[in-house]
Amino acid sequence: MAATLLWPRFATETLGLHGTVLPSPSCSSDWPALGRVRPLATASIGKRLHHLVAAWQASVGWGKNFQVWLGGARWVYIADLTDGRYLTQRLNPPRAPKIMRWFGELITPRMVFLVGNEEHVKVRKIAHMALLTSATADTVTAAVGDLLLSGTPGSPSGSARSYQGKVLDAAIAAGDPLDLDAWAVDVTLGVMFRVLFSETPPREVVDGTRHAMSEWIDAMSLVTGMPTPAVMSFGARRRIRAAGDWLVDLFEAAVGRRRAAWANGSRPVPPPAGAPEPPEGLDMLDVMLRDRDGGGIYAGDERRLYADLAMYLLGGHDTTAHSLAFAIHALTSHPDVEARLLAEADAQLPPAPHTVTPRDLPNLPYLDAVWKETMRLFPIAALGTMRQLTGDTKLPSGAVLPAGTLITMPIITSHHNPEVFPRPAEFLPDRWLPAGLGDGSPPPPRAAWIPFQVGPRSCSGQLVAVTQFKAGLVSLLRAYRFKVAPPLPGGEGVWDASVMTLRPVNLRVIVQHRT
Ligand code: HEM
Repeated sequence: MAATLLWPRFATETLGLHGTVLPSPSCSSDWPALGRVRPLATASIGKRLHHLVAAWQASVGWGKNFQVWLGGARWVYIADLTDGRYLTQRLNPPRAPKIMRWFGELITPRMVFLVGNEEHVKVRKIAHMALLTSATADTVTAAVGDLLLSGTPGSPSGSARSYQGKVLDAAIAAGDPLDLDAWAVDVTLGVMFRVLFSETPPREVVDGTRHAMSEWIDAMSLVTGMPTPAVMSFGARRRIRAAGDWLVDLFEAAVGRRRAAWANGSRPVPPPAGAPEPPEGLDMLDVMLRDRDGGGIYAGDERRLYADLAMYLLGGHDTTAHSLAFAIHALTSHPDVEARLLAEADAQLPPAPHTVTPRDLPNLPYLDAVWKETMRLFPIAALGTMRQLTGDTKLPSGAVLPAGTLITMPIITSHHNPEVFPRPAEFLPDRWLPAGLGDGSPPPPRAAWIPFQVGPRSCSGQLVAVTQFKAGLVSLLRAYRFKVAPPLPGGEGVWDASVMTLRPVNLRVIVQHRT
């Protein structure tokens, strides 16, 4: 133990305490655990951890697993795709409880992200009834149409302008720069309220939710942004708890409205849990309450239900918002790509304004290439999540890792591997077309594109995310032109990462009507 804490490399390499020795990124100090403190602290404070991990990867070789010593623990970064698949799909170790436990601070640790595999399967099955059906995709595209197109001249729904639409209209009328990412977050929160609760939230509810969510993310970043589990300050903990209480009140009120709607017949009561046919068209509240009323996993544990609702709301809104903002940013400097997207949309879709439907999407292959390239270049969950081995493990590559080893499978190092994706720093949607980049190279292997990770703990919201992104991007581009405005003083660049998500910062755009 003392050897591990004081000189972990000695403990691993000489005493052989930690299984196979993997290459370590170069380090200026003989005491690797200490030698990494400065670059890590700098990267964490500057929210550039993803860059540091990518630099480590480049120094040991792309596609090679490596290890880093931090705070007396060995962190293993898995870049070998076969090892990664084995770990995520077959072994499926749970998320590292100490590192990820800050998720549980919001409402309760008994939540989808943190529970063991047996419970996890049950929770996920319930959620997928609301997230993975064709009715869900319809809900998402209808919500996108309502939020972005309603109230515009010729709009198909003809209903009132959403407040997200009004914010956009006001920025256009005044010629003021719009904080694109913040606005996109409001849009995706609107979509997620429809997916989870079938409700359109008033502005103050979206503002409050956004605030509660960012309190949570920011406070988590303070600790898990550092790669060692540090101590969360009392103040940070209090802020998270207050945010959790706010969300619990919000969810309680939604449950009350749902029960009233069932009672007065304005919304059909879902068939009881265990009905032979899996129900279609139920939202998240329906499926969770149905499980609880049927004595399932949520029975008698209100906070667990609320914690999972918070997880879906968190996972479902800022991720997709950032991907939309990154895509629009990339298109502003790639007018050829934008023109091709618009030409495809005009050829395949009814004239704008048109509410995109899930049936439209397979006819838009170039949009699909833009989606894949955006997610490749800007992998929103850049570092993935941390897992911890529960037993001694032999990987397909032959490395043996003992129980307790912390594992990360960084998405960014797979997506930026120049041996798999030539010119990795460039935004090149064409690489995903059958002819690849046109230089005779085939399109990249799908196995290297892992924005949602794979396996039983991969992202539950993939259908919601891709539908939201595609419907949102094509609707926005057909209606508006975007031009990047100068950043506010002191802000530069568009890459930044809180611990969980890569996001564009200080991205301000001037928006104009396209026609
Ligand atoms: C561009 C959008 C998104 C990206 C890049 C993304 C990425 C990810 C990644 C990498 C994971 C972790 C997988 C792992 O630990 O191996 C994850 C988990 C998760 N995501 Fe997403 N996500 C996105 C959108 C969404 C949406 C729209 C929802 C909800 C509707 C969602 C809900 C979740 C949930 C609940 C989990 C935990 C899954 C589990 O433990 O079973 N995500 N996501």
